[in-house]
Amino acid sequence: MAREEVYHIPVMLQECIEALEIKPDGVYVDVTFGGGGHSREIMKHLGEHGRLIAFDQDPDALNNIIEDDRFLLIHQNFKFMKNNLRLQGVRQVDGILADLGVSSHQFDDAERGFSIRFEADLDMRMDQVSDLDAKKVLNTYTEEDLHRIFGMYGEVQNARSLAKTIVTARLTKKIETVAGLKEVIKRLVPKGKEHKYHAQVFQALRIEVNRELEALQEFLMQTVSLLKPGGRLVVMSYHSLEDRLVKNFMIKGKFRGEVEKDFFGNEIKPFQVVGRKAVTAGVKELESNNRSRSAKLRIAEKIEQS
Ligand SMILES: C[S@@+](CC[C@H](N)C(=O)[O-])C[C@H]1O[C@@H](n2cnc3c(N)ncnc32)[C@H](O)[C@@H]1O
Repeated sequence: MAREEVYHIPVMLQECIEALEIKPDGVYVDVTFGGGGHSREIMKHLGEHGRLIAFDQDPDALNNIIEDDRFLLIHQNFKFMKNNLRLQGVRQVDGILADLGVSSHQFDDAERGFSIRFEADLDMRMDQVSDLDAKKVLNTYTEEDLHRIFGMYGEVQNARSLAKTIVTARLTKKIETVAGLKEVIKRLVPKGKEHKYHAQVFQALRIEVNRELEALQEFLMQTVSLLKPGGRLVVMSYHSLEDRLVKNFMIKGKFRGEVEKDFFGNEIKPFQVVGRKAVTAGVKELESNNRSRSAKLRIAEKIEQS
């Protein structure tokens, strides 16, 4: 099997491609390259003059590069998308795809510390040169910050007690490994819901370590000026916090509050939402790919005047 086939099975591949409405000569951006499953399919729809520029902040994704003159992979956080495209002489594009979160490869690589299944160092960085990892969060953040992170990013029920337990435990011993963290928090885990609880705690840490919600907001804001009128924004998210940001942004052009109106009361918004609600995976895909279960795909089209 080719490396990219085991690296990550692309979720809702056909749905994403249809949503992009690819023009053979268009310029497209895939900001979450990963194993390149979506990128490879986009390339199949491009003609001689089409272009695809992809981003990934994980150096490991560079091993999956597509050898093609029409393709470029940039090793950067997608929050720097606009400046990097400008450096490549690209000011406007026909479509942007984001498939958020981590790849199966990142989850399955025990040493990266993303998964509760393996004993490993608590790392969780997608970008391995960043100086913030999960150990640093657990051992240096204040009790208030830990409480906020577990409550907001993990929706952990007993976030306050969890934060207190961690801060108390680290006075005697640093929390450095997956097993170490599980041991410290074991009294707080609801019986019969161990997996869910651990998954929520890990999700919260991962979001904080990678500053995922900040990066998503910065990225979304850049899509407004980058997309040509009629250009498509296609975003797939895997948890409600991300999906809420994407949904609000596509409907209102902002993350909170009401849609802006002009002097005459006309709504000023950059996008027209495509489809009544988020697209989810079909029965067949749900059966064959576990990761597709929580995926929500949202599509918007850039409106002419903005
Ligand atoms: C769900 S995977 C994408 C899988 C890809 N669509 C495929 O078919 O293989 C998400 C990828 O996006 C990358 N990523 C996540 N957040 C990022 C960010 N802020 N900037 C750049 N890359 C990011 C991760 O490193 C990971 O490789």
